[in-house]
Amino acid sequence: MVGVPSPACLRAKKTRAVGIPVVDLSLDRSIVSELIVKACEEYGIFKVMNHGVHWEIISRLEGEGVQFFGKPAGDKQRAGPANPFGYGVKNIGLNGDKGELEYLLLHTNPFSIAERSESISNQPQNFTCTANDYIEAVKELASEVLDLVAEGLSIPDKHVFSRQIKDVQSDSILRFNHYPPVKNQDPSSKACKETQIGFGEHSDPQILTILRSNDVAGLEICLQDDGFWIPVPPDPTQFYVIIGDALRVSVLNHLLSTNSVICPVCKQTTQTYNAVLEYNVIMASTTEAFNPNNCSGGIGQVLTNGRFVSVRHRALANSSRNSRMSMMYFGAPPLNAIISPLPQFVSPQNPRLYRPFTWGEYKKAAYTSRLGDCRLDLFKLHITDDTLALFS
Ligand SMILES: O=C(O)CCC(=O)C(=O)O
Ligand SMILES: [Fe+2]
Repeated sequence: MVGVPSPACLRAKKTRAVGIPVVDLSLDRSIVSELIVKACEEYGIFKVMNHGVHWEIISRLEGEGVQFFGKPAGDKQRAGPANPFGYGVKNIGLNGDKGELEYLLLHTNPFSIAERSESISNQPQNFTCTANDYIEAVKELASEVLDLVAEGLSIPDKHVFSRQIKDVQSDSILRFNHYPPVKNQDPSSKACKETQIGFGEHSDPQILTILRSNDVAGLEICLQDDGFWIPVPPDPTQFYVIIGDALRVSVLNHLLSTNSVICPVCKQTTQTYNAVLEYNVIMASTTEAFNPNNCSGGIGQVLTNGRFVSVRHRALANSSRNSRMSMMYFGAPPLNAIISPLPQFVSPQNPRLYRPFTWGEYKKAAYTSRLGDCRLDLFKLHITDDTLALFS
């Protein structure tokens, strides 16, 4: 398994300003599902407004986080070390990743929350209740987004993704990250900004992440290989949705193997669009078959940039005077769930790109690799020229 320093962690990239898509969930459902699919293709992250999660639920959990991180170090250590659950400082995982943060990682199972709450709070029942309310609310939001993804992709079983995170055995996680102001940081020093990392570059392994932070900046995304980091402006009243690797794999294969799809831009059912669907680029780089003239309305743009991205992101060390705190719900399937295209979508023309794997296997790969490593590569199937010739 991967044991060397991850090149991704060492890469220095420039920053540029780009608007992250915003999706208003109160709009007409068919519009929302289309916007979400487009955002998943082009960014792998989007902000949701009118999300339906009550402010009280958010602010109560934020209050619990502030209270916990405000405790003396010795008291916080009672909830640690993170193995992987519990309280951790600076060390992220067990493979040498470090960042300028402290964190609290919890399994979302209510029994697990109740047990952990004893070492987290002086009023464990309050903590348990607050965390459970928040988890239920963001799980609902995540499920709604996943149903909209399925609808936007014209997948007949619209609960195919949300069912996974609603399962009682779901392996979903709640994480608090606290980035205290980093003192000896000279904000005018470029080198300093590039090396002082709060949470290193990575993609989230789960299905999707619902992220909320206070109003202190720090989160950045990196789109494709253009070498630029894009700041994600904090917005305490809204949530960011981040696409995870597990969804990328499922959708990649769904799309590759559907025989005809409605082009999201021109609304025509088209084989051509399907044949190349830019998602291919992720693994196979086969765009030749696409003819943009067959499709009006800007599909070329979609094809150039569009893919279902499990976006790479990071958090910079906090150069502000105030602390940054983020809360992430990582929606995951049960450990024994198989991450793979549905069998009816696989054919000789559309072979599997990865061997099927369980969420448990993938999680193990994540825990035994560096934060920035591309763990999906470990599951890639190597399709030889001979195999392809059989189908040509
Ligand atoms: O704290 C943040 O803003 C991002 C952290 C993150 O990406 C993660 O915990 O996976
Ligand atoms: Fe993340």
